Amino acid sequence: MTPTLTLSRLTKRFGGMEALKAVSLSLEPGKRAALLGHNGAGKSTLMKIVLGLIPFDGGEVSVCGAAPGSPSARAQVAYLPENVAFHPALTGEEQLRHYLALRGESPRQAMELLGRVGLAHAAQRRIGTYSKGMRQRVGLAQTLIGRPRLLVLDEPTSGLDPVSRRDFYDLLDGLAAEGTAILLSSHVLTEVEARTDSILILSGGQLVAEGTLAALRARAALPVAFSVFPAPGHEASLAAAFPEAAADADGHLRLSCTQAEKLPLIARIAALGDHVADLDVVPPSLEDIYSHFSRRDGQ
Ligand SMILES: Nc1ncnc2c1ncn2[C@@H]1O[C@H](COP(=O)(O)OP(=O)(O)OP(=O)(O)O)[C@@H](O)[C@H]1O
Repeated sequence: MTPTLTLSRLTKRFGGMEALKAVSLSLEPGKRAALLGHNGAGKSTLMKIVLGLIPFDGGEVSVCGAAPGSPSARAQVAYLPENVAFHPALTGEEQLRHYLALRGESPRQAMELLGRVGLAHAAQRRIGTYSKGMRQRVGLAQTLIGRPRLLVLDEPTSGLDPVSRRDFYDLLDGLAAEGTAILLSSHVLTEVEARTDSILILSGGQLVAEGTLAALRARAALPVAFSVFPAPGHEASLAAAFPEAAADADGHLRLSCTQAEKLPLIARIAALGDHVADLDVVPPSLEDIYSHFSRRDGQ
């Protein structure tokens, strides 16, 4: 499949500072990639280059088969900034009609677009009365004008409550299922973990990790944590069986091991039979994996 977005050894300098250092990545149609990184890691710079807003110094960028910023690329890419600002006195429908007219599209599509993002019921209300989640939906409706093949979303769920976040990702899932490629930045690692296909970690302008969460987890080889819950009356025998474990205030035993030691440890626990009431195996979280990769550059 031809990727929707390809960066090949992309380099960007601001004066003497290298904001992006030979970054290579590709994003296929229908895939959702999360761009993670500390403040100043280069996420916005990368997005601005993809959108054709700023030039780059080295490497190659292909956006839907065209140069970034070219008329062909611009027609196929849409952008949602972190803080979307709309005219508070306009209704949702009026705002969408305005954007459609600016893009040379029929304003009659406004209601269909608002319907797609679940805002048909509020189309006649002034945007000034919308919640933050509703305004983000107006922003998403605006990005859908012209059926873009690539969506670039800068922290699209920042400031949204958990339910609005989930709803927003549901909308993105639907767009991805139709073949739209989605590149989004986020600082909320839990939602990224569950709702994207691949993770890109930028650190100091370098792409230090790229892949599915499972692949990054395997590469990071971080310890796996275990919580073992003794059956009533077997607390002492369990503690004796696992002298390396730490017991918490509730008498649960905490253990950790490498990925390779996981199955032998589970076998040791299972051998204790009904002395064990329950067992939780907690793999490293995305936060652990993110810290592992982004710290490698000393950030
Ligand atoms: N126009 C500019 N002139 C000079 N330096 C810049 C410019 N734009 C960005 N930088 C620098 O490039 C580096 C990357 O910045 P960028 O805004 O891409 O980071 P980011 O990952 O988006 O950070 P944040 O999460 O804070 O938005 C930073 O060191 C920043 O100071």
